[in-house]
Amino acid sequence: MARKRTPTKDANNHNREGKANSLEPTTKPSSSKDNVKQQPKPWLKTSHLTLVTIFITFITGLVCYSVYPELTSLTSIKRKPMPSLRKIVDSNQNNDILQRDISQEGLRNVFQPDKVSEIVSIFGQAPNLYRASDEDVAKLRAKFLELKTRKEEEGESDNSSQDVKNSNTVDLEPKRHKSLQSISESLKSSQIKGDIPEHDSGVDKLNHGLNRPKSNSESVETPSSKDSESLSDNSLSKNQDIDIRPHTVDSKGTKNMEVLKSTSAEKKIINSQENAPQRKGESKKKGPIILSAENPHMSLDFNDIQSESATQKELKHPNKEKLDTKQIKKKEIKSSTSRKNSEEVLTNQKMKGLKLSETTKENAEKKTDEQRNSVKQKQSSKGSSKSHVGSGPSETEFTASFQRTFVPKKTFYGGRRIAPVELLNQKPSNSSVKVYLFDDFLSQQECEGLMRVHNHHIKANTKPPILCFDSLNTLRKHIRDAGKRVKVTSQIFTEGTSCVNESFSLQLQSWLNSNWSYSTAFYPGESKFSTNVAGRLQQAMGLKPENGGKFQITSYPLGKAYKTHTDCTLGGVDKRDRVVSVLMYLNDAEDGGETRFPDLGIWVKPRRGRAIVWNNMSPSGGCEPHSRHTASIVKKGKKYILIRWYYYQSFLGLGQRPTPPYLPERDEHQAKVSCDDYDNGSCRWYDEWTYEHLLEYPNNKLNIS
Ligand SMILES: O=C(O)CCC(=O)C(=O)O
Ligand SMILES: [Fe+2]
Repeated sequence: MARKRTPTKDANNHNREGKANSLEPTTKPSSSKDNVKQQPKPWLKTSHLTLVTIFITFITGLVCYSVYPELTSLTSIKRKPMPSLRKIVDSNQNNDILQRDISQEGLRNVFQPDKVSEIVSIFGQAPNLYRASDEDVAKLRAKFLELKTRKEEEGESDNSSQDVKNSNTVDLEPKRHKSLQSISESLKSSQIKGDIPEHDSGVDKLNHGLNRPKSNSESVETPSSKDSESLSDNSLSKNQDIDIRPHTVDSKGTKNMEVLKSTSAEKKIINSQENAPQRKGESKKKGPIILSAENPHMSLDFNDIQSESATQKELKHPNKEKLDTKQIKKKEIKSSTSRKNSEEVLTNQKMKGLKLSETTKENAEKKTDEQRNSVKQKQSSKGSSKSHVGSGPSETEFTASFQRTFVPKKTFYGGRRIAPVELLNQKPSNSSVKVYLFDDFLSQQECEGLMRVHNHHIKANTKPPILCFDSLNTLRKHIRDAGKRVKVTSQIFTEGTSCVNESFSLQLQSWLNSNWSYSTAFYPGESKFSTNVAGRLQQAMGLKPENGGKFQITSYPLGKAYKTHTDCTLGGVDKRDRVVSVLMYLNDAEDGGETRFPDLGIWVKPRRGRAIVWNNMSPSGGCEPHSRHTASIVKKGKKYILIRWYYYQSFLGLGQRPTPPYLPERDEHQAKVSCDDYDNGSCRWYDEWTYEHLLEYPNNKLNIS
């Protein structure tokens, strides 16, 4: 290194050494005096200089290549379509934290915990797959082959070979770690109680009917040719990221197990889009990667949010002077469009009919769908489009088309490079869901500010919340589990709602010990933060700011979770569907709290500032069942997240949902607690925000019509 920094001196040193060696090949060193006197032969000097120059060029080349591997176009290797462990980005090498985080945590994110230990047991140490050398890859491959061969020799009849330790078999399916047994069990129970049942006919049908994305849809939108900063390259070249595909190993051998190499994972990420349909009119671009040096990390002013949040009233009703409280309340009752709320709340008819056997959220969603469809039918039979508040395109006008909703790009902010990491499916499936991970997407200051604001909002809701249930059964289960022997009938619900009255809500609050997660929301344009983050997401993923909805902060106290669900509505196509979800972790949950995609075998650990982004839609524009995910139980500490959903079109143009939930009148400082399927994630407290709040927000800084 010293040589590199001071080439002149090094050259001199070389000359000196070279001369001493060539002239005096004995052990006796020549004195410096001798050296000064002795003149090097000119041919010797030239050759040494040439050598040094070659050396420096080589080193410079190496450095350049490792920093910007995409600049060097090496041998193309034909890409195989089947993805595997992960594709990962060559992120900022100078950032130790990012590197450490990616190599250690990222590994755990991608593999199930015991998969990591399996690999550790193969390598004898935690392999840094992020920067694994050819040798490491070869080692993994060789070991894998060895184990596989051994297994075959020992006879595959031994079913107990499931036990990795006993059989030394590399289990290709992700498994759960022992230490996470309790999570696993709880999740199992959530699977039974609250999850989409594995054999749920609707889901099943969709699962089986779901094929790999097809390419021929006329309605498919082609990526904009303007999208020049998107990374696109079909070639994979020598410097490697790893793509080992054990699940492609056939029963006879391992010839299908591939180790792919790439100049950078970003390329791979884009390459992975080759797995997506080749869209009509879409030309596969090849070309230079344009790195944007722009710094979107504008100064963030949390005082902005804080000062707003200091007066909850103002924050909740920014246009307060124009609306008197009663008006607002009325509107709230009629038009709250908090999606989860609306999906979880049954209508009056449902409550009265007490056809409560379908207790899953998905079923509730299906019901909501049915209602929606019947509304649609009514609308179309009348031949008119329903005019919702904020009237967007009418229901009948909407045709979902697969949109290139996100394009991962390199981003710079705060002088750092944030690179997307694609987390690959660990389970063979025909899922079209792609999950991308960004570390340090939010700064510490942002995370802390958001948590502060969130806590402040909760405290500002001085009145006890109103409790609502998706079914009478759910309410009964809660009462039973609280150890109370109280009989309740449907009469307990406030007329026309699925919520209980104020005094019983208070009673329940103490029985349930306020055992719920908390969600508060704010809307785009209401703080510098929302504008900044919307811009950052646009830059990082190409997400249109105007298509993003509210920003929802959720905190999970110890022991809380959120059941397996999809963010979109299964079984239909709706313009209000959440096309893309962006989940940002505001803190490190000390233990537990992982976001789990059961169909993909992907777990993501909460880490402060980390963001994950995934699509919920299949290429046909419908809700992709494989996008279902779970917030695992928080086993230690507390978990805070910020979530934002992106829609097909401008959020403001969507209009309110056709079937708004029926909610009782509530005070301004009164949140709603919504309990559905009985589970650890059964109840969630919502700081009530409505669609009107957004529309009435006077200075819509995003200026969306
Ligand atoms: O907390 C998580 O990990 C997931 C949350 C989530 O999926 C949601 O709020 O929709
Ligand atoms: Fe979700």
